[in-house]
Amino acid sequence: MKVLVSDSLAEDGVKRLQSGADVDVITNLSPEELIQKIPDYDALVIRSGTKVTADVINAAKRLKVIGRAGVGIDNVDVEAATKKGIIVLNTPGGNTISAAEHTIAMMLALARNIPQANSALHQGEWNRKKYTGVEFFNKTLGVVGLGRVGAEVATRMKSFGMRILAYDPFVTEEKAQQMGLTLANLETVLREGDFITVHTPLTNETRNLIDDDEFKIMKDGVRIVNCARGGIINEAALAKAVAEGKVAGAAVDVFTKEPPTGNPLLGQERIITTPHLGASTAEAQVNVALAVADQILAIAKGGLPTNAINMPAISPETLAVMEPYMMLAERMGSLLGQMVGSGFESLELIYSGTIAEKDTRPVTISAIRGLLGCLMGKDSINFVNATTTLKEMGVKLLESKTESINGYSNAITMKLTKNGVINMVQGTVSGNKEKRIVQLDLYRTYIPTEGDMVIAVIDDKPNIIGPCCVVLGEGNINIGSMHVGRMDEGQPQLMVLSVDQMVPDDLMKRLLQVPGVKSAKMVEL
Ligand SMILES: NC(=O)c1ccc[n+]([C@@H]2O[C@H](COP(=O)([O-])OP(=O)(O)OC[C@H]3O[C@@H](n4cnc5c(N)ncnc54)[C@H](O)[C@@H]3O)[C@@H](O)[C@H]2O)c1
Ligand SMILES: O=C(O)[C@H](O)COP(=O)(O)O
Repeated sequence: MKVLVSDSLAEDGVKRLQSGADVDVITNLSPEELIQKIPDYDALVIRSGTKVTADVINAAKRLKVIGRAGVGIDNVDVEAATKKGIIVLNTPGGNTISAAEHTIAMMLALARNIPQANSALHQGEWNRKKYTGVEFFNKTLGVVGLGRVGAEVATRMKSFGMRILAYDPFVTEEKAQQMGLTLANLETVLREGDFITVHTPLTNETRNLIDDDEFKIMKDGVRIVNCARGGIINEAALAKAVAEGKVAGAAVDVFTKEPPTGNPLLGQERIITTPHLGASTAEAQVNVALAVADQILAIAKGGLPTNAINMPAISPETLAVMEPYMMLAERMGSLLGQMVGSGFESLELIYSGTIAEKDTRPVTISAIRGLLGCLMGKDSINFVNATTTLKEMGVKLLESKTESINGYSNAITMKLTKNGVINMVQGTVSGNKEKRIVQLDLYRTYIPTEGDMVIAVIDDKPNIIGPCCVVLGEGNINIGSMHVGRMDEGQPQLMVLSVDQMVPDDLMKRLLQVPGVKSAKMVEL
């Protein structure tokens, strides 16, 4: 695997990567330079400095993974990466403590005017009155976003004797209680906070979460901290609120454009700033660098990352249990795809028996991968883009689980609807992990889950199977196994012939001309 590291990464991480990959560290690339270089690489390792735009992603030829040494992936066009089947992963947790400590450092600096006083004193000014600060004790801290960093800030700030009010629509009352924190709605947090700190990701929902209207409902003299992402608090609105004295001061580590140029937050004495230093500690940098390197090396060895953004997180334990079902589902999807062809409108998966109790997400993705891979090329559909591609094709995906088992301890049933006609396949995994396809449409059957085969529907009459075998024999095609079954006497039969090699088109045409052969398809699983 060839890896490009395009932002500064701790040496330990670079060394770890070098233990299993060919690594180039080239920082400060311009967008054009990155576009020029990216076709040569299988993996790209970044921090917040590199913008991985759709143009970069589309210029990539063999890129399999974008690894973010850190948390925020707002500098990556994840949608474009997903469409191309590129894994985007990050390393949450590695820099949480550093980000929380930096937030608290900024809050202390803000409360006690430390940067301003320091700089004045260096310039010879001894002014104790001007830099009088405020205490945390008995004040209210409003925390917006109670995830990893928000929670660490909140719990630490309790020790200063602060009352904590937190807003996070995705955190349960129970979790807040466990942390000894009070949840409130955004308006209450903004109205009652003496200090307000934001810790959400930057999303379309959180962009400008705090704007002119939100400043209006805050207390006069409130202090604001943003060590999360530039843009969660509207920069112009914050600069104005500070200039007008509504906000007593602000501490900002992150900006909408970095490095910030012409930013309204720069140049006001009561706004203290740092150049995105939240994660810049020796410890955090080693943590995130090793975490990103390990995930990339796992992918290089054919494994799965632990923190992919655009595919379901599957533990190695789950993967070991689900692997036979995933393989079965992929083959079933491929079988249906080859039998039915493109143009289907919906795919339904029904999980029955013991598999219904398990996490079936990887199985569903495998089924889609098999279905689309046989039609669009196996290389173009992978674990990352399978579901998105199906959705983009306008195919409806339905999944359900049932306890009913119909003779098997577990079963996967796939139904593909094309022009209103439902085509169905069912498979099961036995106790010794043997995978079997046991039903195709209305026929109970036995279809091997790998190899080449001819699947034909024939009349329930004598002297059809023999001539079919003669046709194959004349083409020097060896039959490895045969399964014939019918629904009822006199009803058409399903004939599955495993063959040692692909049957050429001319021979398939001759098979279709055998009297009594209603359909015949060459399938490769
Ligand atoms: N300055 C730095 O160097 C630095 C370092 C680490 C993290 N960060 C940033 O800090 C932020 C938090 O990181 P984290 O690791 O705690 O992430 P996280 O995913 O653990 O936490 C984010 C929290 O925000 C909540 N949230 C999402 N949308 C929300 C909304 N509309 N309103 C309120 N809450 C909402 C989520 O429920 C979640 O609990 C991110 O933006 C991250 O990029 C910055
Ligand atoms: O999202 C993050 O992890 C932080 O903002 C740190 O960013 P950095 O790796 O560029 O310092």
